[in-house]
Amino acid sequence: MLRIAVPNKGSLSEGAAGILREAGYSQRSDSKQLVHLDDQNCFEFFYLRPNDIATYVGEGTVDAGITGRDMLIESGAAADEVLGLGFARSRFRFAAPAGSGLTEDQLDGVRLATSYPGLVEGHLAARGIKPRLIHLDGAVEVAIRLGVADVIADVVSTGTTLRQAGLEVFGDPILTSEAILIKPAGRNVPDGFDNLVRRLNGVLIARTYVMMDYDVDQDHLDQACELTPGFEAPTVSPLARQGWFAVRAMVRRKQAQQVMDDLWEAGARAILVTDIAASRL
Ligand SMILES: Nc1ncnc2c1ncn2[C@@H]1O[C@H](COP(=O)(O)OP(=O)(O)OP(=O)(O)O)[C@@H](O)[C@H]1O
Ligand SMILES: O=P(O)(O)OC[C@H]1O[C@H](OP(=O)(O)OP(=O)(O)O)[C@H](O)[C@@H]1O
Ligand SMILES: [Mg+2]
Repeated sequence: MLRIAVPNKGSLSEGAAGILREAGYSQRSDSKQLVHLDDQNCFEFFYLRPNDIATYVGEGTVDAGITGRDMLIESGAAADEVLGLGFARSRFRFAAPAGSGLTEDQLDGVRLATSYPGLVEGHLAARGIKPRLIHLDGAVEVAIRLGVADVIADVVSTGTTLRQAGLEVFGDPILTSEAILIKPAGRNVPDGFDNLVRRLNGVLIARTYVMMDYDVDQDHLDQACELTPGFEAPTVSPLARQGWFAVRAMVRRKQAQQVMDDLWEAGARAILVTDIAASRL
């Protein structure tokens, strides 16, 4: 039985349950449920507070967990990142009132509010800077207006919250974060773990790529194949019509429309795109 920690609320929870479901694991049906047994896969899922997940994994009381990269670093837990999962993407950034003109090296002794004091302290200490950290649980953007801090360091996704608070980022991003799969550091992985990683990778591939099929004649085959190299190489099969070929390759979903335009220009026809439901590469 593999024990997996899953965030029970916040930005990570829906994405985590979604990717696990897509990977073929059953998930809880009620958001109050704290444990769910998937007896078909022999997996036990524990729905824990996002902030606590790295601690449980670091202690080895669960075999793996889903958390944010920023949260793992903040926790200081003895857990390793195994795989980026591509959701809950954010940047961790400094911000101050718009037009402040502040730079990172002016933060010595400055009142800095954040929910991630360990992450900020570590980042600035490496540069010999020591701010006066104010640890808040959330809604950090309002701390400056309420007079408890001069600058903040917080999670930024669309930037809407910052803008609405009249704040502006400054300095380079401290960290680029996303949901990640973690495991206890320095331990042999238990049976079934590699399969979990393969399944999750399969979902990520299916989300990132589409399958592209088209027909092309001999004269334009090489040029078309260059546009769709696939992973190893495209599959090229002869058509019943002399001198024509059917080509099949995986293409990045985001680039599919551009590749279709380029293929058309290169003489390909009957260009079709289909979703990949699941994969093992
Ligand atoms: N608005 C957002 N967009 C994308 N990712 C986010 C956003 N807010 C937080 N995250 C990321 O989600 C992860 C979990 O953060 P957290 O649990 O604080 O989520 P939350 O939605 O802020 O929850 P809470 O409602 O408890 O504050 C972190 O890795 C963080 O970087
Ligand atoms: O750049 P944006 O798209 O506006 O998103 C970023 C905001 O989202 C999160 O806040 P959340 O709603 O979780 O509230 P919190 O501050 O209480 O955690 C995060 O802490 C930022 O405040
Ligand atoms: Mg939050």
